[in-house]
Parts: sequence; C-alpha cells; structure tokens
Amino acid sequence: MLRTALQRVVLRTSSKNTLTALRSSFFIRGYASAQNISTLLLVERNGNSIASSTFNSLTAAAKLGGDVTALVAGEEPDTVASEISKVTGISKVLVAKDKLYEHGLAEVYAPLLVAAQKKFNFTHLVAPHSAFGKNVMPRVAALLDVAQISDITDIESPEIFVRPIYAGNAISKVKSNDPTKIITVRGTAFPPSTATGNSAAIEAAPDAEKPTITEWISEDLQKSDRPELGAATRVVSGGRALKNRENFDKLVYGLADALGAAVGGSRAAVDSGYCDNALQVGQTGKVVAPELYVAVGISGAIQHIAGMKDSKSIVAINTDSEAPIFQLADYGLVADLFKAVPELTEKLKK
Ligand SMILES: Cc1cc2nc3c(=O)[nH]c(=O)nc-3n(C[C@H](O)[C@H](O)[C@H](O)COP(=O)(O)OP(=O)(O)OC[C@H]3O[C@@H](n4cnc5c(N)ncnc54)[C@H](O)[C@@H]3O)c2cc1C
Repeated sequence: MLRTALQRVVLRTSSKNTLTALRSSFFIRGYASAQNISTLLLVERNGNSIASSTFNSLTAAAKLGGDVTALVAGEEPDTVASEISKVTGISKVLVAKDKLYEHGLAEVYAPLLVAAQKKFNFTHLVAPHSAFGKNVMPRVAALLDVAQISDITDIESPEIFVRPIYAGNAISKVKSNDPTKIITVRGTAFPPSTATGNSAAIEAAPDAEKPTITEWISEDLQKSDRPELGAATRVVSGGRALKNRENFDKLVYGLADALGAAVGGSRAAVDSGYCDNALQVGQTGKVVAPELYVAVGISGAIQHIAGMKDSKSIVAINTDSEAPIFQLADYGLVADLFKAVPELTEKLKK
C-alpha cells in the first residue's frame, strides 16, 4: 500500500548548522512561545472575499508562534482587509491599494512583499500553495536571496518543515538556516482558522517598486455553483476511460450533481480535452483531500495518487481489477463505468 510505503528522509536547505542544533532545548521546550517569530501572511483574494486557502495557511502561520501580519492588496481591498482583521490569530493587517494588485500578478506582488519584509523584518513569509502563491513566493525568495520552501504539510519548528517529495512517495524534513523563511502551505494539511471576534489594526503597506514589465490584459473566468475543487468535501473525478468530453460531461458531472460534489479529472482526461486544465488532480494539478473521492475510469498512476491519496474515503470504478487505484480504494467496483455510473447516479437521485 502506498500509504504505508511512505519513507522518511531528512534534507537540509543549508549545511551551515548541523541537525544537532535542531534538538536544542529552545525547540524542545516549544517554539510557539518563541519571542522573535513574526510572520507575514499573504492573503489570497477571490474578488471581495478571502480565498479559503488563506485560512489554512493562517493555521500554519499560527503554528509557528509569534505575531501574524496579514497582507492584503488590490484595487479596492478594504472589504477583504476588514474581514481578515476580524479573524482570530491576525495581529495586524497591511493594505496595499493599487489597481496594479487587482489581478494577482506575481511580478507586482513580489516587490510588495519584499518592501514589507525590508520594513518589518519578518522571520517567515507564508502563502497558500495555490497557483497564486506558487507564482509569487519563489520570486520573493529570489529577490531576498533565500531558499523557497514549498508545499509544507507540517511544521516541526520555526526552522524545520515537512513536505512531500517524489510525488508524495517520500516525506522530507527540510531545515532552513536562512534568516527569512519563504513558505507555501498545502491547504489540505492544515485545518482552516476561521474563528472571528478579533479586531486587528489595519495600516497601509509600505510603498513598493511597481514594475511595468508585465501587464494584465484580460482573464476568462468560469463561473460555477459547484463546490471549489480544492475545498470540496466530495469530489468525482473522471479519467481517460470516459473517451470524450460529452461522456465526461454527462457521466462525471451527472454523478457529481447527484452527490453535490466538485468535479476533477486525471491528466489524461485533461490532455485529451475531456475537461478543463483547472480540474486536474495530481502531482501537477490540484491536491485534494475530501471526505469522499470517486475515481471513475482512472488507473491510479502515482502522479494522480499524489493529488488525492489523503481523501478520507476513496471509491474506484474500473473494469480492470488489477488497476493500481484499487490498492488505495476503500470501496472498489470492478465494472464498466458506462453501465455503473448511470445506475449509481439514478439510485443516488432517488
Ligand atoms: C511528470 C508527470 C506529471 C504528471 N502529473 C499528473 C497529474 O497531476 N495528474 C494525473 O492524473 N496524471 C499525471 N500524470 C500522468 C499519469 O502518469 C497518468 O498518465 C494519468 O494519470 C493516467 O490517467 P488515467 O488514469 O485517466 O488514464 P489511464 O492510465 O489510461 O487509465 C484509464 C483507466 O480506465 C480503465 N477503464 C477503461 N475503460 C473503462 C470502462 N469502460 N469502465 C471503467 N474503467 C475503464 C482502465 O482499466 C484504466 O485503468 C503525470 C505524468 C508525469 C510524467
């Protein structure tokens, strides 16, 4: 079983200090009370609301101990700034108001974080491991000349982070000796911190350089009433076996509707044009950990499993009883999806 095959390896981002230093009494006594930790949390927005991944990242930021300052930027960021200031665990909110920040361009966000860092000298800069965070944070790391620590799933101390490698087949512990740690957080690994009742101070973020090398032209957003894939409690994903987009739409979306689920797809399904790129689950797609994950006509390649193996209940429908997905599935149905899915959908509707 993949779940039991996880190895633990220890890596270090710097060789300056040895691991002995990690075991010093400072860390053993609990880093949460450390005086010198201060974290900047990059708030991801969905228009006038806070993206759910921000709340997961806040849990990680809070685990570091010390103060957490939220950074909100946009053309009209006041609503989001006010909302995040009420969330428990936020000490202060920095607001950068400029049209340039409206569309999440990494080229303009990175200097903003650097300006905040230069002024406040945070020990940690934290963002969700979303498309946005993955785009912005490595640039910040490069500008500050420190290492980037991506996709963390746990925090052992302010210097030691746990993150999956080799498509989730191994777990590495990464130690950073850099003065500033630049981190992206795997949302599914940390519960969201959504408690409110706080009233953190809101102040203007320091002025930052505003590069003009990249210009936002337009975006093509798909509107959907479906739950968001990364945060959904139920996900139905379809694979290559669906054969075409019409089948995918009818069968995968049909079952998802009956379950109130979000829709995902394997890379084969995405590459074949059965569903959109944003729906890809896996190593190079989204990482999900819903209560229920239904894999329809998906073989269970290691790269797909990397994106869904932490789902609580996994159901697989596949004609091949030897398909690797069955090694992971809690419930396996060896059946032709073209018969089984309509039947299941009808029964669920009733
Ligand atoms: C660097 C790299 C990154 C990658 N990243 C990802 C990623 O993020 N996500 C991802 O998914 N893949 C990723 N892949 C691709 C991955 O290796 C697989 O190729 C892909 O996941 C296969 O998709 P699939 O299971 O839909 O297709 P297949 O492997 O072709 O499986 C189709 C399955 O459908 C079953 N089937 C056929 N007919 C029926 C039927 N009528 N009813 C029921 N079952 C049926 C078959 O038995 C088979 O098991 C990556 C690959 C590489 C090299």
